[in-house]
Amino acid sequence: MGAILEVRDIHLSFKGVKALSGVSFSVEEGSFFAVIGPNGAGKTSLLNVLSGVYPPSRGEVFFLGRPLQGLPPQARARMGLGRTFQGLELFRGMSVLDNVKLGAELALGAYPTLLPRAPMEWRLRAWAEEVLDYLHLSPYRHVPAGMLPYGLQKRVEVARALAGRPKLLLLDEPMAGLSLEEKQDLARFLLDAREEWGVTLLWVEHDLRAVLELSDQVLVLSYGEVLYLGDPQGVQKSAQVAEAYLGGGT
Ligand SMILES: Nc1ncnc2c1ncn2[C@@H]1O[C@H](COP(=O)(O)OP(=O)(O)OP(=O)(O)O)[C@@H](O)[C@H]1O
Repeated sequence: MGAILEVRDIHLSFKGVKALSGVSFSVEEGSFFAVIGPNGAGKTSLLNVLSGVYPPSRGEVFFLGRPLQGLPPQARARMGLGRTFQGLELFRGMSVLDNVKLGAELALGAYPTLLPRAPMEWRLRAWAEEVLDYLHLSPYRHVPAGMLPYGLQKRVEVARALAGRPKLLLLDEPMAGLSLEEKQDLARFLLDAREEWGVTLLWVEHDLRAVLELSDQVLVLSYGEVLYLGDPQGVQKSAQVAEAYLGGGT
């Protein structure tokens, strides 16, 4: 399989602060790709560049072989580039089902546009229900998302992103604040989604143990630069990573 994402020499600065500096890597289709690094290393900035929130000052990103330059987040989502956020971005007063259905609407590009409204609604709902069922969220479908415990809200956020039928899903610290059991559940759901729907996963995660266990490839950022790019085993062996990342107390 080829690369689904190619990132070439990305630079990004905020008023003189270099958030990203010469970052290049590619993500193989079907892989589980992790981005790690100490606080302020540029991980979220990288996700923001990939999803179209920030234009890079230099460099290029190719998704499915197509350049993404100038495309807003919504257009990227329609192409199959999905995302979850570090803080929860759910509509708290909306039911779990409606939140997930909203995610499914993002995939509308994949539906025939001439389809009358009612069958389209039905299809969207059926797909949202399927995703909820898949992530074991069906019992909560009518509960306002904001009323759920934090761990379940995180899962709803992943469900909403998956409902958009992403080919590549960017996840920003999906395990933050979860218990060990919730982390294990989420890991299983993510691996299943990859298997079942062919979703490639790129995640920013602080839980190093989970990263090393689950990921195929790891990119380590430090001060906006690539410190390491390779397999998870190499992360533990790299003295540079140990100093910058593990020694950094994160
Ligand atoms: N919108 C912004 N305005 C100004 N500076 C920013 C902005 N976003 C990020 N930065 C700066 O860019 C650098 C990288 O930040 P970023 O949030 O990408 O790091 P991170 O690796 O995601 O950190 P964390 O693990 O704490 O989430 C930091 O120095 C940060 O202060």
